[in-house]
Amino acid sequence: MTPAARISAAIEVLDAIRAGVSAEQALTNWARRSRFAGSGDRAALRDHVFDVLRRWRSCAVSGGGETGRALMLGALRAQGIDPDTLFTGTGHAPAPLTAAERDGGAPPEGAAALDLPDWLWPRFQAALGAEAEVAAEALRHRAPVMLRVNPRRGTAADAIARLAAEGIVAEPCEIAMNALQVTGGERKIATSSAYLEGVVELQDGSSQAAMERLDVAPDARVLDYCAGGGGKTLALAARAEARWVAHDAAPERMKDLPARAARAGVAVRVMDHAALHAAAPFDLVLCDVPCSGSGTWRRTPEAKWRLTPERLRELTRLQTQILAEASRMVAPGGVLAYATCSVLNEENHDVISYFQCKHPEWNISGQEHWPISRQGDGFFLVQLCRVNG
Ligand SMILES: C[S@@+](CC[C@H](N)C(=O)[O-])C[C@H]1O[C@@H](n2cnc3c(N)ncnc32)[C@H](O)[C@@H]1O
Repeated sequence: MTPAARISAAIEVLDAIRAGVSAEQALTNWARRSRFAGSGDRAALRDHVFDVLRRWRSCAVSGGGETGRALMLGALRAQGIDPDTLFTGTGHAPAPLTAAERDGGAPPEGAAALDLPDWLWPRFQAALGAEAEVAAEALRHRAPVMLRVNPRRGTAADAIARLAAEGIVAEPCEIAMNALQVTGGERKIATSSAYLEGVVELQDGSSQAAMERLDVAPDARVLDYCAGGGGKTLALAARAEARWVAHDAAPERMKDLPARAARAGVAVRVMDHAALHAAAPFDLVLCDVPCSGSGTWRRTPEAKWRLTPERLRELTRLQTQILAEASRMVAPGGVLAYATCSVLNEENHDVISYFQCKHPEWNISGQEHWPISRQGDGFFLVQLCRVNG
């Protein structure tokens, strides 16, 4: 496909997204009816679509509208590309610009230029102060591809060499002990032997760093209460010997965990609610709670535009409830860890303050947040201990 034909395809997919189809589904639908497209075309299309999703608002202002066509016009203008060079109408290129399109559009300002909904910008400022603009800007760009080396399967040097042999370029990063940043061959990771044999896992740098902060004593009983796919359990289990238990209110989310754990060389027991209560208490209970994901929106940009104040309130209610439930399963002298991949106070400090207000027997023993950076997403971690054990 020519560069212009890829722009036509992006316009089609963006129109489907506007009509309510999810980005992943819209891309899959397009690929099914476009068998002529090669993997390079599909990758380029995906990049166009996700670049616009991250910058939807500013693209709409620059492009003069919210149709797929206007959004792509805006995206090209933002990159300093003259749309007339691609909107030629020849072959599979988009139709030439109308006079109105050529004269339309304006430079985005304020929250539009930062690609945040108006209601969220003050919340970013409240949470991040002088760093708010940097964070919003970071969310307008692609996320780094980060790997975690599994020390049970080899050293970082081994992993880098194995990845290189399969055309994947990776280098160590200071954000976490076992973190690698991939700078080439990203699309080969999922089929590489290093990944399939558990030498590396895909995991953001900040999540890795946060898991390094949690002390796990030998033979400790550790519960990952919101385990999902089990990424956090596996990160902890890679560096410590303990008794690992994973739970999630949606057990289907953990369906790949036994296979992933086996691949990583660790044993994790998956438990439902009844089994958990019988097995409690635990020395460490981690609550990696459901959240807005505001620290990760460069990976999931649709979520940035979907979040509403009502949904944020629902999430904070759920976070508060999970923290209270989980606290009842912590052994005397144990640690309750609360984590989100959000940068918003409402989901971080406010949830902890409310919890402490209702449960004054819990003290903060450690607290850290990671900004949205070149090596990691926004992440927040608090550790709580009971007063007097
Ligand atoms: C942020 S995700 C967890 C991601 C996971 N820890 C990882 O590293 O891949 C939050 C998880 O919390 C689960 N969840 C939601 N409500 C819950 C509840 N009341 N109790 C336990 N888990 C819950 C969701 O199903 C979801 O899988």
